[in-house]
Amino acid sequence: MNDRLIIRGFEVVKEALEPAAQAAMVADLRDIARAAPMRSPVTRWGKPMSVKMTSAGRVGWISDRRGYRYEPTHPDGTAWPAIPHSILTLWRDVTGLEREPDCCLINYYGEGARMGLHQDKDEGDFDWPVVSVSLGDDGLFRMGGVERGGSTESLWLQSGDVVVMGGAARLAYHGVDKIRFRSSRLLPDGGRINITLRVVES
Ligand SMILES: O=C(O)CCC(=O)C(=O)O
Ligand SMILES: [Fe+2]
Repeated sequence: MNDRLIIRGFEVVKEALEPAAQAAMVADLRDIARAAPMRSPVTRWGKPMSVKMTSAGRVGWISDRRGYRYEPTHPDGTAWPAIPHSILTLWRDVTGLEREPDCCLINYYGEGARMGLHQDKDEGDFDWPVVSVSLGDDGLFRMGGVERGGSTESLWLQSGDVVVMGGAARLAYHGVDKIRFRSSRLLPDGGRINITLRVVES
């Protein structure tokens, strides 16, 4: 694993995945999206999100008019696919933890998609880190502190980069301002995939 860069408590591992490992992970993610199709969620206020999402694992993250939460099934009623070994191995390599994540949330950013500043706080125990993996196009990742409205710092994440949000950064605000559409050739139709691995229940 490459050196870790620490920015405001966020641990950034540049080029954690080499190109062949990125391609293998994308193939695994395509299998997941076939079994549990990507959807464009709405917020509880009914505003459509610009990313498309699906999940793997024991539970998946859902947003709809009832709010944000984890659910044991896809909105179509089927169980979420298992988290692939390629992804569990990366989790273990990066965190050194025996405990496996319960959820692998998969976000797809097409041209113009973004994700507003938010905290990941729908999980039951914030002692476990969240691990985020970037695949495909570059994404401008914004990192803040635990208070809304504080100062932030941004970094372009590239395909194969991993970010660990643990410790003080576990509840820090973060978001993706924009992507550089077609900056990578990993996905034939362009776009960026981000996966986040979360322990949901302690
Ligand atoms: O796309 C990213 O890099 C971050 C995604 C994220 O923050 C989330 O899914 O909660
Ligand atoms: Fe997040």
